[in-house]
Amino acid sequence: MTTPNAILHGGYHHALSRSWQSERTLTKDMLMYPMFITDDANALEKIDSLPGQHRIGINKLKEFIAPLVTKGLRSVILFGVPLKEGVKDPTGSRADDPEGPTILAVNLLRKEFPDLFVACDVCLCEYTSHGHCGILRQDGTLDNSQSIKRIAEVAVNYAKAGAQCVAPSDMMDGRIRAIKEGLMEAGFAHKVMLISYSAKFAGSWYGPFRDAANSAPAFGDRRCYQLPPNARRLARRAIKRDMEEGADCIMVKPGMPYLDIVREASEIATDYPISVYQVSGEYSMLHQAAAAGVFDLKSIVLESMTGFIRAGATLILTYYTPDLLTWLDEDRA
Ligand SMILES: NCC(=O)CCC(=O)O
Ligand SMILES: [Zn+2]
Ligand SMILES: [Zn+2]
Repeated sequence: MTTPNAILHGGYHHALSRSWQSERTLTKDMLMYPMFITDDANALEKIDSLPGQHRIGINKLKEFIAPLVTKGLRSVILFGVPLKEGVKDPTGSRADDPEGPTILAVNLLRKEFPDLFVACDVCLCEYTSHGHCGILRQDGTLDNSQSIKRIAEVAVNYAKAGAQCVAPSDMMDGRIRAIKEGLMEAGFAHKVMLISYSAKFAGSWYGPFRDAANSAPAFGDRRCYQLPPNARRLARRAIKRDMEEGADCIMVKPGMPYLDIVREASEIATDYPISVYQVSGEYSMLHQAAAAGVFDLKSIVLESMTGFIRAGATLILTYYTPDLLTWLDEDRA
């Protein structure tokens, strides 16, 4: 015989009582839109591997983003994509070029959209000739101390250009401390948020991004600096380390296959905002499967967002942001 406390259905029979079962629900404020800014000023170029996403030139940025801001877009994260010949070199010296795509975009967005929160991804891989995320030694291994020095410099220059947030994705050791100290010395630490991609796992989920950002490594892979996919304990150590080094927010990436790590991060970094990056492979997979009739795109994307929030995320980076701004205005029965 069923005991009284075994009856759960009564608590979620109605749409409103179902809503009371969640700790939090998705709002537009929780979304950060990753955007690719190219050095071809007039480009508005479709990215084949990321259907619906574009590489955007500086001259097209304002008209591209204005309707999204009208729909409630609150924040973006910028990836510079140099496509011109001769920009890439072994040390990624053009990452913080004042005339490069990232800094020009920060300037423009801050001026034209004062209420938009502008974050910059900080990494060298888009700007290095070898495509790795740091500076290499002669033998092809990473020179960690040179790398973090350079990465901190780039982050500070993005902050000086007006970025309200810098998010290093390179996975070098000690980068959070180096950047935080750089921001302190430059007088920006009090107004620039430092999001650490603390638990960034190596693997196949970034495939479409590398095509979009033209940042595939010329040789080798990133397994010596990004985390091994099976490394739950290493992720815990990286999260704790980055908290100690001065991160303001902890990120987990990719998202859907690493929800356990999102939960873990929210339990380790209880007093921090927790962000999750639904990466390019996740975006494309859902898109293609929906196009093939496997499920309805809106339902599956909203369900994936619910999963992130349930796991403990407070900030979600997703290429679905423009769609979600529309969907959140529609009925959510
Ligand atoms: N730093 C950004 C990435 O490494 C990739 C993100 C994606 O695949 O969407
Ligand atoms: Zn990188
Ligand atoms: Zn990266």
